[in-house]
Amino acid sequence: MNFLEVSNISKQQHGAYILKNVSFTQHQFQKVVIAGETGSGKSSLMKIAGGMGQADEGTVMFEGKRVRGALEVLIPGHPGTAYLSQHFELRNNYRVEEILSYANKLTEESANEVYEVCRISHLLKRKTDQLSGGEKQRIAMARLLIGAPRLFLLDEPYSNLDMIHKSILKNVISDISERLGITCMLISHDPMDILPWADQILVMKDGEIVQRGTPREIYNQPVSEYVAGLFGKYNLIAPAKADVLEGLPGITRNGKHIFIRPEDFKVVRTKKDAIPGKVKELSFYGSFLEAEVALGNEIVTIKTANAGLKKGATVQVAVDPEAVWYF
Ligand SMILES: Nc1ncnc2c1ncn2[C@@H]1O[C@H](COP(=O)(O)OP(=O)(O)OP(=O)(O)O)[C@@H](O)[C@H]1O
Repeated sequence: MNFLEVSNISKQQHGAYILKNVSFTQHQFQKVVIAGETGSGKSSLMKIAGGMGQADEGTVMFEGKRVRGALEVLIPGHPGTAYLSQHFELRNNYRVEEILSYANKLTEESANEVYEVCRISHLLKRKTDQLSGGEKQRIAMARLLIGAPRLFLLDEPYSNLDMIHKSILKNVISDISERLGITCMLISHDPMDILPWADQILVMKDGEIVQRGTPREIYNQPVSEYVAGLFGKYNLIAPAKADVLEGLPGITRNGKHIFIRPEDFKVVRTKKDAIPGKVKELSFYGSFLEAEVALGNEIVTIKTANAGLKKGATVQVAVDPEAVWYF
């Protein structure tokens, strides 16, 4: 029995498919991310998985039982799951502890652990209109977690947070899995939030899952330019232009596009197994430089920590053959 099993889900709105025959499974404690461009169907899929939405076709099984859709029940949402919307609301003019006490299904000790995990123990006496956006979000999370879900669905939890609150929330989400033992699934656009956290990524486009895999598979072996672009910068050399890489070992000319991430090109000292390139542009990003380098008449992006790089200089460029991918 799978923890969560989503099978052949389809849904239409105004005659157009927003989800088309989507299937996936999630094991208990597996961290799953749904990624994809705006409007690709991420929220619709997540809501259906938690019983907060209604599919036209297909089934969702959670812990071996069918999850009923939002239109089949009085109060939408499967009791074993909790869905944190992007547009969560907290009632105004209540103390945080009052709001939490209504939802609590836990012992006092366990509830206190949830408040600690959510970094809100110091906010319990405050009124809900005396909180920052990030604090409100963590209280909304705590309110769902004290309902004792086994699966927590987080819809774009990192949007609209500054670096400091994002970093607090990352620790909170990590503790929700590790200290509270709750399985999490989240939606995010940002590769920096997705790649270090996920065990499994589902990439959506136009209502379908176009690729699924581990962060390494999705980042290094994307099936298309769309997937490549969602997870960071990349170089894509068309088959007709593959000549510009002549002289680099390990490049296969197989009629496919050659895909190389900027950090997989190396600026090296030796001419052995390298080709010359001219630095056209340099951008400083703090911990690294990004160079636009002309290899013949093709410009490639190279990410390097080499602080000695100068605009206009000719450099030797190598590539890690293991990192080259084709599609
Ligand atoms: N209630 C609705 N009525 C009509 N169309 C809807 C409804 N909900 C979603 N859609 C449409 O379904 C498609 C998928 O929407 P969804 O919110 O699932 O995408 P998303 O990938 O989560 O987008 P975003 O990243 O912008 O939140 C979009 O084209 C959206 O306009």
